[in-house]
Amino acid sequence: MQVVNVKASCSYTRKADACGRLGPCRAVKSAFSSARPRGSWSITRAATATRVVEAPPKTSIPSGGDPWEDDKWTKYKWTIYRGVAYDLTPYLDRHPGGRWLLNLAIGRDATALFESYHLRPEVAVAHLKRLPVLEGFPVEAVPQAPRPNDSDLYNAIRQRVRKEVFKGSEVKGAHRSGSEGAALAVLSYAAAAYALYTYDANPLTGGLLGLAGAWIGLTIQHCGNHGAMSTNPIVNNLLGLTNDLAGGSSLMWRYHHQVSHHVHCNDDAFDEDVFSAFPFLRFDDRLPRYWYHPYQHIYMWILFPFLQLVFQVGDWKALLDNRTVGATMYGASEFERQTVVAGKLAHYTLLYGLPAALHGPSAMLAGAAGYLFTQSIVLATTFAVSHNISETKSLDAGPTRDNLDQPVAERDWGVQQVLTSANWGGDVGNFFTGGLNLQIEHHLFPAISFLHYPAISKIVADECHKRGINYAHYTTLPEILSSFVRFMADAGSAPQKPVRRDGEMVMLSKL
Ligand code: HEM
Repeated sequence: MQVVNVKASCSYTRKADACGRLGPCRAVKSAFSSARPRGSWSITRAATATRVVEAPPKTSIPSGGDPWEDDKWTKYKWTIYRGVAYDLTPYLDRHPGGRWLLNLAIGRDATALFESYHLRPEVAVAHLKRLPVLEGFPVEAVPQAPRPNDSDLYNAIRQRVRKEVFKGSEVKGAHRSGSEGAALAVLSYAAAAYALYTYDANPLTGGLLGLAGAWIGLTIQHCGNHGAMSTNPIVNNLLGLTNDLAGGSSLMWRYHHQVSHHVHCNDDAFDEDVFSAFPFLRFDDRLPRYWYHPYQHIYMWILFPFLQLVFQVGDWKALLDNRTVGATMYGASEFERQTVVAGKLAHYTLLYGLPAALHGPSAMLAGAAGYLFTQSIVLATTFAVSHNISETKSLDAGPTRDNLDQPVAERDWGVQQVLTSANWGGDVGNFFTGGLNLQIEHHLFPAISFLHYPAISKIVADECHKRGINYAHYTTLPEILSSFVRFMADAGSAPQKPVRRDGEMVMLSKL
């Protein structure tokens, strides 16, 4: 293994994007060709000496022009599927999954989104092939997304899911049906908790409302924004917008969660869940280690209750920058951007304004604190356990590390989703977490209603078993929680490891 010495430029990282722009800054460019998200750290190849790279060996603007800057291309709503650029303009208002989901494909290689969202890919491909192809488009300037349909594992699982679980009824949208009752339960509980909160704002009623906020976050907004809660895209969109009422932003969430996290699960360069908490928390031993990280498994419990407040800052910043930490929002419409502002105002009015007017500022603050802390801690822990245990982010050499060490375009995407996710519990956990306890199935089929995950999990486990692929399943939440705490302790203490980029081993370093 050769270790070489490079210090990359921050100008490059300012424009790079998960599955989007390659960041072809004309002044100074990086020496590695994988796109990197904007973050607070840069790449330093583990070095005996360090040098600044000024030559742009692999990222120069191709002769076809700059797809994100040149009028020739920006006049189109372009996307790339398997090396071919298409103009989505004529399809925007005709997409059966809704325009708001199709927007995610604009300005990037959308192959992974496309192949992981359509249970009948042959139908979606037939529609795609009827769209205008952009001849002469500089496809090589756009980072290649993973290609789920190249995964033997994924194809085998999907085929069996269609045959054994849906038995052809996916034609009628059966895969997006079934969770209406769960949506009603969540909304009813949220309405009752809010009535109680406005009647008497205190830490207890705030905490009960916080549970509603977390349940919305895990279930109806999550599945709605994935297009999985209903056969009607408008219903999905509306359920997705409950994210805004609960204190998040459905628009930011779609880019952060769907474009960055889902497509690139646990990739240190593209999955913003890996690095967005850095330097406070070190979720990966490929990030630099600071003196306080060995204690992170203790102090993280003091940080987690503030997660919701961190969302507030992040959402406003993303709106101003037109990008989340890991993904640029090339396709976000003006209307979608306006819903962010409207949603924030509605949330602030409901959580702070109305109770302050009814009961005074002190009661409001006590109640709101109960809400924020409860919602944050439930969300932080349920999210974190799914991808941060030794099986899903191994600190030592092994299949997970081998998979992630491969270039994005060459990785087996199906295997990556299985190896980097972990399950816990059964049907009860499934109901209360909107299927997020069956994280492996959720990552393989984000657009399938979560009530089908228990049936799908049997097929996934079987196919993994046949191929000798590890399928991580914990019986209970406390079990996976303690594994998560152990992982955080280990990741906080582990020496920094280099990552592989273009065949070379490189170290990430703070700017
Ligand atoms: C890029 C071009 C795209 C085309 C041509 C396209 C086409 C289609 C078609 C034909 C369907 C109906 C499928 C069926 O009846 O089986 C559909 C459904 C759907 N699409 Fe797309 N789609 C595109 C991109 C996307 C993207 C980027 C997403 C998500 C981020 C997405 C999410 C969905 C969802 C959730 C459904 C409903 C689920 C389903 O029917 O399987 N689509 N799309």
